[in-house]
Amino acid sequence: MPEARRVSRYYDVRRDEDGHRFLDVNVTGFSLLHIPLLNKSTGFTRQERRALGLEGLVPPHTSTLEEQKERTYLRYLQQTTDLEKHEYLRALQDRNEVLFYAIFADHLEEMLPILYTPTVGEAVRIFSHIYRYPRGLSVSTEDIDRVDELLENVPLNDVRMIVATDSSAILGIGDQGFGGMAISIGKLSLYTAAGGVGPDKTLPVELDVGTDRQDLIDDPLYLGVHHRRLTGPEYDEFLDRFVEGVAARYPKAIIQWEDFARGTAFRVLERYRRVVPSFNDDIQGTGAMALAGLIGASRLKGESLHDQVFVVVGAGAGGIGVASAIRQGLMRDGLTYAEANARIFVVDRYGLLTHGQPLEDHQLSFAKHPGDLAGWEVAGEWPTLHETVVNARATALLGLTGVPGLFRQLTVEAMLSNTPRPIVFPLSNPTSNVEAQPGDVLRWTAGAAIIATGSPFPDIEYGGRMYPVGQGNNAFIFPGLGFGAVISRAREITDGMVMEAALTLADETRAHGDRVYPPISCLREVSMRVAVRVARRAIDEGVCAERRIRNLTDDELEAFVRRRSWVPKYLPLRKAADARD
Ligand SMILES: O=C([O-])CC(=O)C(=O)O
Ligand SMILES: [Mg+2]
Repeated sequence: MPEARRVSRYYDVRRDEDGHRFLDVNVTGFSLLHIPLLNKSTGFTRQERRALGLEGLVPPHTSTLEEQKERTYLRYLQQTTDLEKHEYLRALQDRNEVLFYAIFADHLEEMLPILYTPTVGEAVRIFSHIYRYPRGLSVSTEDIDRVDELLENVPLNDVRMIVATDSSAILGIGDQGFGGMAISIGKLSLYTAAGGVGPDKTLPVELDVGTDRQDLIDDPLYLGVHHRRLTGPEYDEFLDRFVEGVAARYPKAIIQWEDFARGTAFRVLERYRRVVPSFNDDIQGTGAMALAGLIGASRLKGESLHDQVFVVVGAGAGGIGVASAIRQGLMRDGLTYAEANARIFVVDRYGLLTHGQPLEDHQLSFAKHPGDLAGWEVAGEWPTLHETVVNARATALLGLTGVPGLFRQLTVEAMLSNTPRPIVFPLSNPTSNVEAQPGDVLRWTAGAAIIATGSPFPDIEYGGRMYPVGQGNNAFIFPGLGFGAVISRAREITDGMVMEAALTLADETRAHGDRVYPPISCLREVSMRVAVRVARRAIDEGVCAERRIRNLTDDELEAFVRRRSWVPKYLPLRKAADARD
């Protein structure tokens, strides 16, 4: 029998004499029914029930996975609010992961807004009040000194993908303290549903360094540590300990840094991206997603990326990530660094980023010099958003501010003097934080605008025509980027790999006519293609540690990726020699 792959404290994945996989489990009876990665509930066969001590503990009828899906989905439909649906699905995930992913796969488009943005935003806000089951790893200021022991308590032995947040800037809704755990869980469920990373290879992490939200600290039901956030060297020390712990216990793991505030997001990424393979989803994932959409939108206009003039509003992780991705995209088109910069205008709280303002390091390369603005008509000290759009002759406007309603009619209308088809992407999440309602943007521009949002919006009817609103969410990037990195065991996630993800998404969009992003129903297929091309890029750039794929042809690589992608189906369970109840 081939060597077992010991993926969990509770089971090995083995192959039988015919080469079929089964799970060799060392836990039986009632305990087994409470391990969501193993529990089939009513789906255990007669033989399994007998061999594993489950008889009498589950109802007599053995359900097929199809029957279980039907029962569970009907009950799901009876939940009345989106939050109830979210809680229902999360509870299912914590009971029976195969069934959860089987249902999620069947209803991906319907359930994405429930498990992910926007509903996950609600779940984050009230996480301490709806908490039920343990999932993932909580590391706090109380126990960071013993992070190695904490990691040993995680029953998984071969974690490959980690999403870690310090919850300082969740979506567009700011500091959420311990509640950010819901984001790490939600993102990883997409890694499995869209990216094909097995659920037993994923670990959501909440880095609880405190919260600056007094209302949370004062709430006796709040589940995080009740003190203000660590800052400065203490914060860095906390993250160092965490990264060292992960590298020791899970040397093959990739870390996705998620929803770090602007003051730390860039520093954390640069500090660790060469220590452990890691990327920041809000900087790089959002950047790649936006670049792909802008390439698609330019094509719909019959133009190129370098024909556009970009105004990016918001200079945090998302805004600077998007501006950086646009600059890389323009340089790839042949523009020099200076030529690319001259087409990008980043606006933040003081107005257009300009030298003389209090600027953060990551903003500096986008700040304009007063000389750059010769001939501009500006009323105050620094150009406002509206003045920037008018004077720069913007053709593309992107929002990453978290400020609802920030794009005003006057400003969007003004873009029509610069281009017949303005590109308007109000990208902030969740839905309640969007910079403009897509229907308004379409009306203000008499149907001419090319629109995409971060959270899902229904198609809009305007002038007797239906307009799809593209969902420009980093969900089109991170599952494939991460899976490609996992497959190639990338030593580092390079800028080239992130760019490849963006270009793949742009290529995949081309098949969808007048859309700037593919429909969500294509998410899994798009993610597979992103993964294949990211893995290829890792090989080409010499960061691929997975020897088995280095010499594969493109077709062979694609077949390898598809074979390795996890699908929700029950594997037979057998009792291991050392099993205990
Ligand atoms: O989670 C999402 O929908 C996209 C994202 O990373 C964010 O908005 O922070
Ligand atoms: Mg995020």
